[in-house]
Amino acid sequence: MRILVFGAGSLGTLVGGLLAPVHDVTLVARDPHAARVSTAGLDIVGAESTHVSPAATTTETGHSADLALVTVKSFDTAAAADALADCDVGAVLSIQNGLTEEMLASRLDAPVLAGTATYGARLVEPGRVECTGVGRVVLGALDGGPDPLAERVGKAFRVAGLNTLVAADMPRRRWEKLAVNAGINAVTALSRVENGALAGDDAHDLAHRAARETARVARLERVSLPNRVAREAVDRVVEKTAANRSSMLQDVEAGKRTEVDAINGAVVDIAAEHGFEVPTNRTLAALLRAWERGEGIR
Ligand SMILES: NC(=O)C1=CN([C@@H]2O[C@H](COP(=O)(O)OP(=O)(O)OC[C@H]3O[C@@H](n4cnc5c(N)ncnc54)[C@H](OP(=O)(O)O)[C@@H]3O)[C@@H](O)[C@H]2O)C=CC1
Ligand SMILES: CC(C)(CO)C(=O)C(=O)O
Repeated sequence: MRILVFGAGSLGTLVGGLLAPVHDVTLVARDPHAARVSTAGLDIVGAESTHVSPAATTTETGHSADLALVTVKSFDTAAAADALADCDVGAVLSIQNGLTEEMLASRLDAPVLAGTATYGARLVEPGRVECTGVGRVVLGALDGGPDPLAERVGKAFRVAGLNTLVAADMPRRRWEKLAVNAGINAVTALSRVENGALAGDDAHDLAHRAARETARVARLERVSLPNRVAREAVDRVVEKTAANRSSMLQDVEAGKRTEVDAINGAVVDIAAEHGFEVPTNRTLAALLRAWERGEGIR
């Protein structure tokens, strides 16, 4: 399969690199990373370890591929979609955090698959990515149900050795992940603690409230996600990733823009479309945006 990885930073470089031994992979990345991969190849270190040689470029348009894998941060999704509109791609798959697939689908003619990733990735230096945890890619039809295209992409990922599940219930899975991110990411970023520190703390209750509100909005969107399931998902992730510093906490610590708009902000916006209030998500989003507007982003 010809796979174009659009936005090969940490996650895109890891997943693209793992696909490269079996598929024809091109990383669309920034220099000096793109130049380094083009000339010296890519080292994958950590929980996965190999040296591979995908193509890499900074050119964003004019590509032809069977699949475009979108791995830019959520706030760069519109720009990625505009660039992909000038490519010839058979299908698009996002494995970003936050609700981004709708934007891709509204701007692109190619079919858009929904995805989530729990692999951990960190771009250590140009040409070198660390796999900080072997997770799983879950993908499927954006509106749910069986999907031959998702099956083909899932098979291509599995053939390359990626732990991949093709799921017929992506709407519920996306909203469950959103509930987890709305709770854990925002609360850990604002309180500057690792995920495990939420267990049994008042902040845990705050994370639960954000997740419960998200589940309620999911149900308004006709996605079956009981409050209890969202709460338990938060507890499970807090326990399983206790030592993690959430991606939003890492962004805050690095003085980088966060993905608040596609996470808590998206919950607020979609709730508003239903005339529903989500005070916890609204408060968390307002605090994070205040940080971003103020001294936050360097
Ligand atoms: N890292 C991880 O372990 C995981 C990440 N995710 C999700 O995956 C997504 C990506 O995360 P992550 O990989 O960490 O983020 P990164 O910032 O490391 O990677 C995104 C990359 O895309 C680049 N980029 C943006 N626009 C373009 C463009 N037009 N052309 C070329 N390159 C571009 C960025 O460059 P620049 O910064 O210069 O704009 C950056 O290098 C996020 O939604 C995140 O939440 C999900 C699970 C795990
Ligand atoms: C699951 C979790 C909360 C793990 O840290 C995550 O997705 C993130 O940090 O973005």
